[in-house]
Amino acid sequence: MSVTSTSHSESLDDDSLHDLVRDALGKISLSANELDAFIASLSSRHRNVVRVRREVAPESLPFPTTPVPWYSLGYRCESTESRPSKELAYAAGDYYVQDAGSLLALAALQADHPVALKNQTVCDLCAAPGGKATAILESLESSGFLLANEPIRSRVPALLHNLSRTGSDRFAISQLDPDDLAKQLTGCFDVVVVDAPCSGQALLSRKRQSISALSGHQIEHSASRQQRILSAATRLLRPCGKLVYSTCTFAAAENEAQIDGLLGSHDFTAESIPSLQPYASPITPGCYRLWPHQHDCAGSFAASLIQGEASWSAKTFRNNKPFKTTVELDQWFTDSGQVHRYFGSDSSLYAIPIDAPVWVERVAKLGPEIAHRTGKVWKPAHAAALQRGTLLRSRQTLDVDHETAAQYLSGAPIPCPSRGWTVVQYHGRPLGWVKGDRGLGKNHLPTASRFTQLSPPR
Ligand SMILES: C[S@@+](CC[C@H](N)C(=O)[O-])C[C@H]1O[C@@H](n2cnc3c(N)ncnc32)[C@H](O)[C@@H]1O
Repeated sequence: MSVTSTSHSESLDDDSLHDLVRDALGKISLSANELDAFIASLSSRHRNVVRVRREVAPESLPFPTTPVPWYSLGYRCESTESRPSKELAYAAGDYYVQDAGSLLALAALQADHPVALKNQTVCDLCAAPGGKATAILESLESSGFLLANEPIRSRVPALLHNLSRTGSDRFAISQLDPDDLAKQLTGCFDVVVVDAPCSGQALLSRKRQSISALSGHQIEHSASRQQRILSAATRLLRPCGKLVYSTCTFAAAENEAQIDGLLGSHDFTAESIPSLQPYASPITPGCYRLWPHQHDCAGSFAASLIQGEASWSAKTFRNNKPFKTTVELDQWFTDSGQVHRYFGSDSSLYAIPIDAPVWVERVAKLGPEIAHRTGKVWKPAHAAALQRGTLLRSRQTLDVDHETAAQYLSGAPIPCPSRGWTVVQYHGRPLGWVKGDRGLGKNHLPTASRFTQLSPPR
């Protein structure tokens, strides 16, 4: 078997590949048979997995599934023919499609547990495109707050899009280097998640990574970046707070060695998670691994650490001067006063709950968009239509059937009896805005949110 680079046409013979993989794994040693199975699995694809919202019953999914053993909100499509991202249920936000491996970090965070993140202030330090952050937001429900940080600017739009799809308003996005963020918000978080940039060896199976992911140089480069990010993460955490670290790579230097480093240099204890014992790392207690040849996923690593008494004092902040907006929100929403704080730019207005942490406006670049300006005219934002379970209520809603929902999601106008801005809903799930006039609703769905080839109803 040979693994071929996606960027060059380089390929390795079996012996060289075995040596490369053995070196990449470092302290993790696999038997000869297991190494063969592992290498073979690096070029196989795995079945799609969906992570459902807590209120969505798996029986209601439009394709047959089986539960993912390590995360109670994860379901694997039984058939490789299922196309979960072509379903109306997906467009309506019932689930998120991700690799089963990425659910390991969420399991370490216990984000599927109804109260694990209640009232918690969480920082997702490496957040784009939002696979973990969306799960965290759904888990916070109507309490707590998420700061999703992503320093690479080009990756932020996808993060905002995905966070908005949750319908939550309990988040903000910062775009800072972790060290700068730690200087500004020392000791402010109950939970910090570091889903670190890594050599990405698990992505080989999805052809999103080249064989250079296994090289010593790439592993060393990633490991030293991870160390810097983790050092910032420890300073963001309050005393007794929780740090969850994860990667999608197999190299021990990027995984267990990072945890050993933290345990050796800081007052941390590795959390033993009973439900994850079947996936325990063979070399470091409190660390967990999924393997592509054993667990029908691309593979991943996760660990959860609890901080002892920190040696720094948490930053304190004065209340902000309230940001006054001149946008007339009352024309679209029944509530727009008292319960929100606003921030934004010339062309976007963001609204967060009034009880959000006082520091949000100091670091936030983006958040739950409530209105945006095109030319001289302010319009209600698509993200505001998607809110659910928040205190924002649109003045008008229109319930539609499957056929009209599909027509709307394709970007076409739909029949609309009311005049003006109206939120289109399918079985209570918001899809976006139309502007009604003389019986027809002009479609205001952003191009990025359109679905042109949805599966027919079953
Ligand atoms: C593995 S991905 C995160 C995936 C994300 N947590 C999710 O679940 O969808 C790592 C992210 O870290 C970002 N990143 C790169 N360098 C970074 C740094 N120095 N500090 C923090 N994040 C960084 C990358 O741009 C990338 O979006």
